[in-house]
Amino acid sequence: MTSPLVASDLVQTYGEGSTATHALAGVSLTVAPGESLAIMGPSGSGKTTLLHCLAGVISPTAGSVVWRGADLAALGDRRRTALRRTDFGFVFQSGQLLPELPAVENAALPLMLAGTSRVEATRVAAAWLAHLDLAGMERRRPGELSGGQAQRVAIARALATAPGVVFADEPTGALDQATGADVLNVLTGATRSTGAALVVVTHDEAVARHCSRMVTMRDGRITGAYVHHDTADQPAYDPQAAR
Ligand SMILES: Nc1ncnc2c1ncn2[C@@H]1O[C@H](COP(=O)(O)OP(=O)(O)OP(=O)(O)O)[C@@H](O)[C@H]1O
Repeated sequence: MTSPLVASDLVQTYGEGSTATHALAGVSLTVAPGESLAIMGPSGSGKTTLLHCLAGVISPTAGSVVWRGADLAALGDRRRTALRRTDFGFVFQSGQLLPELPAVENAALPLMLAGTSRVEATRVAAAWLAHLDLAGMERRRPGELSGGQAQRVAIARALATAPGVVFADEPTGALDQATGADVLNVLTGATRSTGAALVVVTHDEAVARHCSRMVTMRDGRITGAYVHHDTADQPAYDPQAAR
């Protein structure tokens, strides 16, 4: 990732009139190259909506998300879909792998959708699986993997296209604490090793502590921004003056 992802004044409104929900009520945020950003907040505060706007999954009612010089909303559906495949990776809570495909084919799928040959996509996917300690499990189907192993396959899949940003929505939400911590180490380590930025939506402060920065949300707005310090003599998070 060589340039930041810049969101300005994002507004997302669902519905109209008196029944409208203002899921985002003016959010501005920059995701810097190589950083890991946690988005925290209570249920319904707009975290997933923000993630979807940042990743071009939905186009905001107002405001812009600029990536590599392009406003995602102005790209049009086809170019935006193509860009999502090549530039962004996604990890969800669970259930994202295709149950009928072996692990290596699941991990290779985004590369093939982006136009890479099956042979090359399989080679890259197998290398990622090995890197994430899944060597020997390439032919297993998702139903034959533990929850933590399945999330590693999902991480391999997200990273196989060498994305600039990986988006993760509650990636450890379906795992026990120890497995979740392990998956998170894998996710932050893998993104750091490739230079990709990581944006994680989470309810879990332990997840946020793995990230270099955190923003908190309430009622569709950012209510706090914090940077993480690794040194033992400082609080885990310091309020950040500017976002
Ligand atoms: N497609 C939709 N149609 C209508 N309202 C929606 C839609 N998606 C989200 N909302 C509403 O927008 C608000 C923000 O939802 P969002 O899912 O972004 O919150 P969240 O912080 O991710 O919540 P959770 O932690 O429970 O997943 C909520 O009031 C939700 O009901």
